[in-house]
Amino acid sequence: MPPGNPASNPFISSPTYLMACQQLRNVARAIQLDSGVAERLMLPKRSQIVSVPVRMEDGRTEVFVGYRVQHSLTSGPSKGGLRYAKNVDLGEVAALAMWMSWKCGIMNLPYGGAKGGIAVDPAELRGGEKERLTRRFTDEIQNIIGPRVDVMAPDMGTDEQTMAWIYDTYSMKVGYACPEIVTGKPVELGGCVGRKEATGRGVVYCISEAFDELNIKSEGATAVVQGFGNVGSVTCDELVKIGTKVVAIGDRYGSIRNDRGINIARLNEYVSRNERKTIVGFPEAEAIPDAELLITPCTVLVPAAMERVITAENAGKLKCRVLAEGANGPTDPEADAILANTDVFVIPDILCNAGGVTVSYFEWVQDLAQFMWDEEEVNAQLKKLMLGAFKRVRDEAKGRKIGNRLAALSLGVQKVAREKNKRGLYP
Ligand SMILES: NC(=O)C1=CN([C@@H]2O[C@H](COP(=O)(O)OP(=O)(O)OC[C@H]3O[C@@H](n4cnc5c(N)ncnc54)[C@H](OP(=O)(O)O)[C@@H]3O)[C@@H](O)[C@H]2O)C=CC1
Ligand SMILES: O=C(O)CCC(=O)C(=O)O
Repeated sequence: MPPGNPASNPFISSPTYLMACQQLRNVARAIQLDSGVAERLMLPKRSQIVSVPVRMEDGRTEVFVGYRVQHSLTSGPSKGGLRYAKNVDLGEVAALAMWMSWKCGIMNLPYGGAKGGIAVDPAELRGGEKERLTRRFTDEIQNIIGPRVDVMAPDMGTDEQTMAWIYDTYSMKVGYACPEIVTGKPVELGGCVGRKEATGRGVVYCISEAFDELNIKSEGATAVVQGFGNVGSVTCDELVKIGTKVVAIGDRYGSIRNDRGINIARLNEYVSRNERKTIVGFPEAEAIPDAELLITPCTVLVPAAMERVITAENAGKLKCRVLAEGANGPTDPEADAILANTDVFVIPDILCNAGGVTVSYFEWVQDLAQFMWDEEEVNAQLKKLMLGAFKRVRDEAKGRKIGNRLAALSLGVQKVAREKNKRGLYP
């Protein structure tokens, strides 16, 4: 149970928040974390809920609910994405913010964790509605963001264009161009080359490391990917580059399979041309039921869509050798316990998908210094940091004879706790 009186904890109705708290409790026990520090880390530092009125294309005003949660400000400004999804709520955003803290901790980035969300289905927005929603949300949370306070980035349902609107809205308020207010912007506006691809690229660096350790050849290996948005589609592109066949993919409209390997270049073209931007109906693959996707036999399974899709119900049925978590929180603690008794090699989310925030950090540094790097340098630094983090997690796991998830969480939580202790408790 999270600390405090359940009746007064506004996050507690979210199963995703409860999952993040349960993970933290497990780690706290394993590393004998001071209980006062553990309690503090279970509750975010600051949360803001805002109403976001938007003039819709038909002339009505619709009011959306938006959230920004800053889990920790101990290690620097808080950092994390902004999500547009129909059912997003305060607790889910708080969990995602907590995971950002551990992720930045593992990567040694000078940030605390944050996340934002607006409860809206972006696919239902028309004309200028998404832009007006984004600009009004930026206005509403303006008092708690800033280049040295809290820096947003894309997550589910948002992209480079969304970040450009935030940049523009914030810059108009402060009266000068302030690219360092967001990362994941278009390159023309001070974005970093390679940021769009960074998360998927990082996922595949981790997969390659796991394959090396397990003596698996990437040529001849097969992959199943859930999600064909930013993370899923780039992961597919990068898997093809290392010779791995993607045999099944799913998005929210359905799932497809082709055991000879899905042609990703042609699938990208198909998706960009259809109105719903879906993989469904791709002529070179057969449709399969969604429930079959995650249990399709493969060398590596990459959930790259949403939380809590691997549960006690399906964990024992996975037929992969490596589980590479592109999404945040795809595996719940009950599933984790089941996987611990199998030979599935788990690359946990806070390590596996850390490439995005890592290149966001490069972008922020470049914007602050007003000095841009080239793509070669960005990719070389990304690879160096990802492989370094992968090795730290594996050394911790082997040294303590624990799973990769507990090892990764231990490193992330310990880094934040150490810094908290050093700064001391203000009376
Ligand atoms: N973007 C980034 O840099 C980072 C993202 N992440 C995490 O990666 C995950 C994906 O994010 P991102 O790729 O940016 O998001 P996108 O919005 O670009 O893509 C999300 C994908 O998930 C699919 N999806 C949505 N709902 C379902 C569902 N019910 N079943 C199956 N698929 C579904 C979407 O399908 P459709 O298009 O049909 O809606 C889409 O293909 C999230 O967990 C995010 O937090 C983690 C680190 C960094
Ligand atoms: O790039 C960033 O700042 C954060 C990306 C993100 O939201 C995540 O890693 O979950």
